[in-house]
Amino acid sequence: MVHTFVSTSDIQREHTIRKSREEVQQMATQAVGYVKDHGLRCMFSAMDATRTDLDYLVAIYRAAEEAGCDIINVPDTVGVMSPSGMYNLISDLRQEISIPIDTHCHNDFGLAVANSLMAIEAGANQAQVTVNGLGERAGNADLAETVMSLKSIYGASLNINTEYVVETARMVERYTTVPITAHRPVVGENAFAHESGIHTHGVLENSDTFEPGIMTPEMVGHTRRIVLGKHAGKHAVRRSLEAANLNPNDEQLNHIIEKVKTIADKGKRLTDADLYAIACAVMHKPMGKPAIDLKELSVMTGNVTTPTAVVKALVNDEERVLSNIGIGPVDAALKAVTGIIGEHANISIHDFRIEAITGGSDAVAEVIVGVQDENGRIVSARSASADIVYASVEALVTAINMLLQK
Ligand SMILES: CC(C)C(=O)C(=O)O
Repeated sequence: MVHTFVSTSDIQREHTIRKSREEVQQMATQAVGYVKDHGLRCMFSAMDATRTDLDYLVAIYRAAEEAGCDIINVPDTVGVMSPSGMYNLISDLRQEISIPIDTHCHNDFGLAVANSLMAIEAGANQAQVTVNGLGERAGNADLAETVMSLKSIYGASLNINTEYVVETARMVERYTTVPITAHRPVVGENAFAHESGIHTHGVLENSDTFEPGIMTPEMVGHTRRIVLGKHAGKHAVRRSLEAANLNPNDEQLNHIIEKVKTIADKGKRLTDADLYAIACAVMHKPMGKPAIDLKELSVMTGNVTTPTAVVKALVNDEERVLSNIGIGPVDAALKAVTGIIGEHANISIHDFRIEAITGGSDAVAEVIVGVQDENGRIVSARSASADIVYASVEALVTAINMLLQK
């Protein structure tokens, strides 16, 4: 399909292309005619439609339809529509135009998804969306939010494998380096995370108590998480410890929770490894013998060298050495570690983040790694070091050891 467009609002016509309404209409029909003469499908957009005089907008869309256009697009170019305004506009256009209607909503006021949904309610046939809402300025209607609203709230049947929504968002995040905020709907890290006592208690009994229910983490390829933070409640802490075969009595549990809250109050993210270490200390329980005892790590990298890492470790008391290559030294080192665990190789890295704690080239990096086994059990651990590769490997080894002990 060829998508052709021209500015139709007075502000854009007069200050960008400097054409009269008549000239713009002629340009539109000529462009549509040209596309159709070449045997192609054609979409026509009146750019800045939502700030265009309604009678003129109807006239230009009608002219495009008469020129053979297959579908018209209604862009809210600067994101100024209200949801009810969008509903009314599309309803009006629906009366005048018989070909399908598409929308293109920008997010300047955070209304792009709401406006797209209202357009569809009013009779639009499709909506343009972008992965992670990326687009000019504040972006466009987000794919995950629009798709999941249509599917779960409106009950629409869509030809979309929604279980790849999170994976797609994360892939685009990696390629574009535009981070997804933690609280972003559907795909954000916290979209299915629960922290406060009341919420976690409810969710542990029945996840629908504090989740939409009509949209589950499984539907979008996400995972439900219980966060142990400053609002942590007894149920969540006890459940996490029980999963690691730690059964504190009530007094010990209160003590553990106190310590968890003290750490979280300082703004620290508590990993599973932190929790187990606290619990073992409070319960005077020795931490189990780790399955992996890292002995040596060496890494080679550079602009003419394929990043390579060699890891030597005792795995259940047996000495193993393994090297691997990666796209960078951290990647190579983590691959070498995950390779060295051999029979436990069904453990994969679920989450990896590096945070520089201090500034400067001698910054201490804090790394948090989450690992997952084939049963979906996830354990996270942290490490901090001035050597980013070492911190990554140490956090990974701790997380794997904890998971194996679980
Ligand atoms: C060309 C149209 C669809 C556009 O990108 C906009 O108006 O934002």
